[in-house]
Amino acid sequence: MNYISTRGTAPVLNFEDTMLTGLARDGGLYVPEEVPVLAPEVVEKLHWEDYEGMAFHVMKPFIGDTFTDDEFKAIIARAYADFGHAARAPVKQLRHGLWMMELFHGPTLAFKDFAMQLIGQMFQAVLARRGERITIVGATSGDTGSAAIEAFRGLDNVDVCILFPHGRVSEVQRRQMTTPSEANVHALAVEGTFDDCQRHLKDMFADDAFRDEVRLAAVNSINWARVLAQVVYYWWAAVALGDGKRRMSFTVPTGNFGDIYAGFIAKRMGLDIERLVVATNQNDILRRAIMTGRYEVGEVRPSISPSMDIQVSSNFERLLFDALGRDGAAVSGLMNGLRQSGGFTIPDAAQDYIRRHFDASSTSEEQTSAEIAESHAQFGELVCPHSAIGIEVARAHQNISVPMVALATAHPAKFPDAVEQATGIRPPLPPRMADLFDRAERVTRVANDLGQIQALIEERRRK
Ligand SMILES: Cc1ncc(COP(=O)(O)O)c(C=O)c1O
Ligand SMILES: N[C@@H](CCOP(=O)(O)O)C(=O)O
Repeated sequence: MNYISTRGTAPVLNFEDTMLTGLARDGGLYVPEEVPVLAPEVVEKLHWEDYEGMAFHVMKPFIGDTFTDDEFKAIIARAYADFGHAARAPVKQLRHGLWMMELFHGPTLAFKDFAMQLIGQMFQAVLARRGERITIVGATSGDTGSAAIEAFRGLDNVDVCILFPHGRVSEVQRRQMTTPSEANVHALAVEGTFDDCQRHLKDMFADDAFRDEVRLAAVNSINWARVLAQVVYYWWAAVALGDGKRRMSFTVPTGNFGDIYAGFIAKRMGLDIERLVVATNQNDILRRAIMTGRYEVGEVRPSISPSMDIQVSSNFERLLFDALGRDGAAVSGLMNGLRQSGGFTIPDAAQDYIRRHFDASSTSEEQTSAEIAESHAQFGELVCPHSAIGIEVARAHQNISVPMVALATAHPAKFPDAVEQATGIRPPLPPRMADLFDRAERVTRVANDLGQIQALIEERRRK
């Protein structure tokens, strides 16, 4: 399986190099040259598999000869061993026709663990084989950073530097990033927004000298391996509810568009998905882009769902590539427009392509809060604000003849203030992190300036 860049001019790579490279040298994102359709006899087998077995069958066509089957099975087993639920991603019915898939039973209590625990294991295997070391730089609005630190802490051949927007993540998220004491973990609080952090990260990849010197690696969803690992749970839900043969729809709380794009890949692999519904908070650039065709960056407005306080949504570029007939030059043109004028208009045919597969709605702060209360009152579920946005939008898009699955992307205890305000109940942290508030924090505050951030990374990483 080969991977190509969405901008069309970077080298074609195999899976292993795609994972190590992160962002393509031409600024684009890697995507598979073609998406493999899962053979009916493989789909038939999925029924009998646990989560790990399903992960093996779903991801195997994408990884080429990077790992033998036995190596890959062992990697998957290690990745999910520390999850706090035997089903890994339990699918619960909320009401007639509406289900919620809980993706927050991993070690850092958000869906990011599904991919991050896996790529942590894959990176370790590949780096050990090659005898190489890397510097991971990640941009986070809260969850990717903690998941990355958990997956890579303590490794000799990896430094992990996480940029998060100062004052714009929840206290639990911040402490998850600032309390690990391992010398290879570097939490950097940037005086800016998540979009600033993500822009600096992409600019570091565009700086070839820096990139090569520190051996820069990415664990955000710009890395294809992150998206791939997230494809698995769409199959998991579909097999749980209909043997992988029944048509269904998914509603996904969305920010950087990685999670829902993974659902789109599952669809292209043959999963019978009717609608993929983008659910956003008041930072609704994706809803506007999908409904009007105009992608226009605005001010980020802090919300009670801070992980989704995002304007520039990196994986949307992967969808645009497909929607534009896989024309890298056309994607480059739109991305240049974004850099220069903060927006672009999606050509009509591409808009039609996108609307054939995706719907989109946003919720206000008041609606999100009301849905947290309603989910508790009606279904007996305490949900985090991001998951509440998914459930609220799923209700609105439900077509009773097609099961709708809303993705619950984080544990309520990561956002206790919003949950308590809506329900009067403060969700406790699970026992394994009950002492989070007693641990000492270690964090460096840094100006919203690429040069200063790069200098800090150069200084801190172990040579
Ligand atoms: C809890 C939570 N929900 C939803 C999202 C949005 O996911 P994506 O960025 O893949 O669209 C994020 C961040 O990415 C998140 O941390
Ligand atoms: N919400 C995310 C933002 C980064 O998303 P990613 O999927 O590209 O890593 C976060 O929690 O950091």
